[in-house]
Amino acid sequence: MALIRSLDLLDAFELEHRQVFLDDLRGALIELGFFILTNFSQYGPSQADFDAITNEALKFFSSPKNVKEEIEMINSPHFLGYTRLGNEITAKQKDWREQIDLATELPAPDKHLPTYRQIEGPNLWPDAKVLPQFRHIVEDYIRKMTVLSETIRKLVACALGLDENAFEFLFKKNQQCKMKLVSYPERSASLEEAESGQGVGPHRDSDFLTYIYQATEHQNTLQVQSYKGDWISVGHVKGSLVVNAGQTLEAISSGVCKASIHRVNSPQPGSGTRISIPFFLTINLDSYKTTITGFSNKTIAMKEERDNIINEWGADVGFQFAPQVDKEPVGQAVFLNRIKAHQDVAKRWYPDILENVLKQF
Ligand SMILES: O=C(O)CCC(=O)C(=O)O
Ligand SMILES: [Fe+2]
Repeated sequence: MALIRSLDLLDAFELEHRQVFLDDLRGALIELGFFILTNFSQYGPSQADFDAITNEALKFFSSPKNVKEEIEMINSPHFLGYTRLGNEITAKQKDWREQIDLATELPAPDKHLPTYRQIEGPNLWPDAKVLPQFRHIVEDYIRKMTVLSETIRKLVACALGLDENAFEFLFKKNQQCKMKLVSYPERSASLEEAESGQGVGPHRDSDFLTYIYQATEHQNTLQVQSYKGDWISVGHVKGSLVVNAGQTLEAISSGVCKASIHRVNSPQPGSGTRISIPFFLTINLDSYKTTITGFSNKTIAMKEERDNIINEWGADVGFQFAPQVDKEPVGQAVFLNRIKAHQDVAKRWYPDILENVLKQF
């Protein structure tokens, strides 16, 4: 059974450990698309930052219903805001989680821009009288995670045998990054009808790289599917981040990196609510015809070896839109996946597009 590698970021900046770090990073990206990152506080959030954002998440989820419902995502054409339990659909089933989608604060895009640009825009912030620290702590977290993700994407380029700046043209100056605070209730002992045990169903992320902070200590909830088809539980390592590749990285690397399929099982009865905080690094949504070339021979050989294994791979994640950078801007697929996941929001703001999307799966 494949193991999830753990990478210590400090190794990347120590001469005698750097090559091993890069080899491990390449292995992790090509062989599984998932890894655990440790020792990064010098380059990103510290444990105090994680504690602060976790605390805001707990306060948000336990705040009165009306505080959450007045910022429901249905009020946002940018797919930002609160989603109540069971209101998101993955692999054709309801996800048993509630969450708030947040992003780098940006103005609403001009109406004349392509529709997919509407996934950028202003946040719906909870009432500051109820949660006075919330906005400040979220913005600070986004800032620190953005810096960390800039460091990591350069190391990813090096690991694949590219110049460290090979990906930089894909990112805008004020690049929108997204994040979520997510709460997964534990399963009740007598399984209720609404629960299928699906916290979030099997899916691939649409972005470049995702960084998940597992704020509670559940061990067997987040799972990744190996390219041989088995589900591997991602354990909880205190103070670590789980990093995974998304479909945008897969598209711009011509499949060298693959977006791994992952899911979250609802926590077992008695194990309490699971809180997680994923951060999504997206690229300029207008990126088009931007496939990267020049990977090292070692990288290509590993990709080919993996692709032979994938021939036996049989995961069913249902239909997902995948970016096709040679045919259309990357934002198009990212936008259509939002339409598919949040159909109530799509029905209000993009009814014609929703109708078309529903015909495709
Ligand atoms: O909650 C997690 O650990 C992962 C969530 C996830 O995969 C997602 O929201 O895309
Ligand atoms: Fe995901």
